[in-house]
Amino acid sequence: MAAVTRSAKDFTSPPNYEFPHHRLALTLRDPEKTPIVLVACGSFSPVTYLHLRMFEMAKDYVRQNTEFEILGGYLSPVSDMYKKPGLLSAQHRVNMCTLGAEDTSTWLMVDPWEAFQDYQRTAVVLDHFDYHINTVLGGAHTADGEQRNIRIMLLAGSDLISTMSEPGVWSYSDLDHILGRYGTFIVERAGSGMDQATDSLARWRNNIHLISQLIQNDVSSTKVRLFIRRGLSVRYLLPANVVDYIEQNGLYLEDGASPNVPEKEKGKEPVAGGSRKDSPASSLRS
Ligand SMILES: Nc1ncnc2c1ncn2[C@@H]1O[C@H](COP(=O)(O)OP(=O)(O)OP(=O)(O)O)[C@@H](O)[C@H]1O
Ligand SMILES: O=C(O)c1ccc[n+]([C@@H]2O[C@H](COP(=O)([O-])O)[C@@H](O)[C@H]2O)c1
Repeated sequence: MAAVTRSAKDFTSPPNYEFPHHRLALTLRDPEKTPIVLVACGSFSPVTYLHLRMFEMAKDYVRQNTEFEILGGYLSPVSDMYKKPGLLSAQHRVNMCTLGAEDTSTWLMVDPWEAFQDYQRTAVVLDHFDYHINTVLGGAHTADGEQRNIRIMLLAGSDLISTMSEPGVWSYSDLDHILGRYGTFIVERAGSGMDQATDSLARWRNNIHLISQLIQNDVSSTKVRLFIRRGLSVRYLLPANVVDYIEQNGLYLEDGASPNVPEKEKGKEPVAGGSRKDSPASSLRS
C-alpha cells in the first residue's frame, strides 16, 4: 500500500488559516492504546444531531471494542465547489458547525480548511490533518514523554461508504490511502445496509469498523431543508443555536441553497448572537 507523506507545500490554505487544535488532547491517558483523531467529512448543510451523534457513537464503540484512545474529533465541511444541491455557502455551514459542535460538546472542533478553498478529495483532507497533527504539532506523548503518532480516522455514515463501491466515484488509489493507511468508522444509516456498503471493500476490512445504530434515527440535512421550505419546525432535530441561526439568517427558505453568502451577510461577525473570537470561522476573516 502506497504511503504518501505530504509536506506544507503540497497543501493550499485559505487566507489567515490556522489549524484549530484548542481541544486536541496531546497526552495519552493510557500508553498501551493507539491514539486516534476522528474526522467527519460532508456537506453539513445544515449540521444535525445525527452528525454529532456519530462522534458519540464512535466514542462508545472505541471504548468498548478497540485498543484506541480518541484524542479529538473534527467536522470538515466540504468546499462550495462540491456543488451538491442544497449546499449553502461555506461561511454559513462553518458557522452552523461551529455553533452546533463546539458549543454542545467538550471535544469536537470544526476545521474550515476544506470549506474555504477549491474542492479537496477526502484522501487529501485526511493528509492535511495528518500533516498538522503529526508533523506540525508533533503527535501525542505518553505521561513518560514518549512520542506517538496519532492516527487519523475517517468517520462516516454507511451511505457515504456505499459510494466507495460505486464505479467512478472514488479512485482506487485514494480508497487504498483512506482505508489502508488511515481507516474508518462507519455508522449504520437507515436505508443504507452495512454489509452491502462494505462487501467490495473487504481487502481493507481490518481498518473498517462498523458501528450499529441502537436507536434508529434517520434525520438528514435534506429532510431538514425540506421542512424549512415548507414552514415546518425543525426544532429538536438539530441544536437549538443552529435553528436560531437558520431563522435569524433566513436560510433554506428557497429551493436550492445559494452557494454565495448574501450581500447583507458579508463582513458581518460569523456567528449570530455574539462572535466567537477563538472560532476557526472568525480566524479566517481578515
Ligand atoms: N442519519 C445519519 N446516520 C448516519 N450517518 C449519517 C446520518 N446523517 C448523516 N450521516 C453521515 O454524516 C456525514 C456527512 O453527511 P452529510 O453532510 O452529507 O449529511 P446528509 O444528512 O447525508 O446530507 P444531505 O441530506 O444533504 O445529503 C456522512 O458521512 C453521512 O453518511
Ligand atoms: O475524495 C473523493 O474522491 C470523494 C468522493 C465522493 C465523496 N467524497 C466526500 O464525501 C463527502 C460526501 O458528502 P455528502 O454530503 O455528499 O454525503 C464530501 O466530504 C466529499 O468530499 C469524496
